[in-house]
Amino acid sequence: MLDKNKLSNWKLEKGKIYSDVYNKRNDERPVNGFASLQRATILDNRLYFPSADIRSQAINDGVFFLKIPSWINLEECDSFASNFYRGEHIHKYGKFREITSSYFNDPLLGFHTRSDQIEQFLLEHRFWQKVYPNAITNTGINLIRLSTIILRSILELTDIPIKDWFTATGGCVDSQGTYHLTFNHYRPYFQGIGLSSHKDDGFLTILRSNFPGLEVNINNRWESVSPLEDHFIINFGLSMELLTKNTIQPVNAIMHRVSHQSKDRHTFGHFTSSYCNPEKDAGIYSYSSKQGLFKVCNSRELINFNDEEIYEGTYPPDGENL
Ligand SMILES: O=C(O)CCC(=O)C(=O)O
Ligand SMILES: [Fe+2]
Repeated sequence: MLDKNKLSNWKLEKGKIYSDVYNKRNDERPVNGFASLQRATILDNRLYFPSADIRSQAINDGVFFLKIPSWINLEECDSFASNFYRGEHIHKYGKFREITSSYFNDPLLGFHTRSDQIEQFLLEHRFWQKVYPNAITNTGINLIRLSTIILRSILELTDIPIKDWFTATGGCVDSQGTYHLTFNHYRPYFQGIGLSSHKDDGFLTILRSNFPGLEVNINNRWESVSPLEDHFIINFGLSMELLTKNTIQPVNAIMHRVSHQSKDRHTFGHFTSSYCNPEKDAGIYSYSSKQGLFKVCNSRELINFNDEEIYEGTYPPDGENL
C-alpha cells in the first residue's frame, strides 16, 4: 500500500515502485491458507456486489471474483492460451512464439520468455485486428467493455467529479485507454518462481485462470486463490491505487505472485491502462478534494518501470542499488 502522507511526493523512480513494500515484495514466506475472495456480478451494465460491506471488503482486498457475463465467449482465448508457445508443427496457434517484439517495433509486445517460469504473448489493442484471430479480437473488445463497466462503477464510489473522469483515467471511462491482452504459459521445466510478486500497472486486470497457483497478499499474509468456475479474477492495479488514494473511496492494488509450477499452467489477462502510444501519453493522475486532479507520472513509463522491476528486482530502501 502507498503511504497516504507520501502521496503528493510520490515519484515514479526506476527500481523503486515497491520501496515502501520492499519486505512484501521480497517475501519468501509460503502461503498461509486460502483467500476468501468476495464475489460480484454484472447486472444492467453495472458491477453488483451482494452488499455494501462485501463491496468494501473487495475494494480493500484489491481483488475479487466476477461471474463471467454470458456475452463473453472464452473458447478461442482458452485454446490460444494452451497453444501459443508450442510451435507451428503442434498447433495452428503455435506459430505465435515466432512473432516477437521486432515485428511490432516495440520491446514490450509479442512473444517473450522471462527470467521467471512465465512465457507470454503480449499484444496491445492497436495490433489486435492485424495479428490475433478474429474470435480473439472480438473477445478482447468485449473485455474492454467489461473493464469500462467495472471502472465506472468504482469511480461512482469516489468523490472525483464526473467531468474529471476522462482525464483521470486516460480515456478508460470511455473505452479509450490502452489495453493489453496477454497469454501466459508457466514452464514446468524451469526452476524457481512462476511469477515474481508485483502489482499490475493499470486500473484493473481481468484474469482468466482455471489453475491454482495464484497467491495474493491480503493484510500482509500470502494466501492461495482457488479459481472459481465461471468467474474471472479482477485485480486492481497501481493506477487505480494512485488515483483513489486520497478520495473518499481508496482502492488497494493487490500484490500477487504465482508459485512454482510443476505442470504446464495457462492463463490470460486483459489489462486496462491510461492511454499511451508512441505519440501520445495521457499520464497517470491522482485526485484529492483539496488539490483536485494532478498528474503523477507518464503512463508508458509506469508500464515499463513496473515490468523491469518485476523481473529485475526492487532497490533496497536504504538506497543501495541491487
Ligand atoms: O497467471 C496468473 O495467474 C497471474 C498473471 C499475472 O499476474 C500477470 O500477468 O500480471
Ligand atoms: Fe499480475
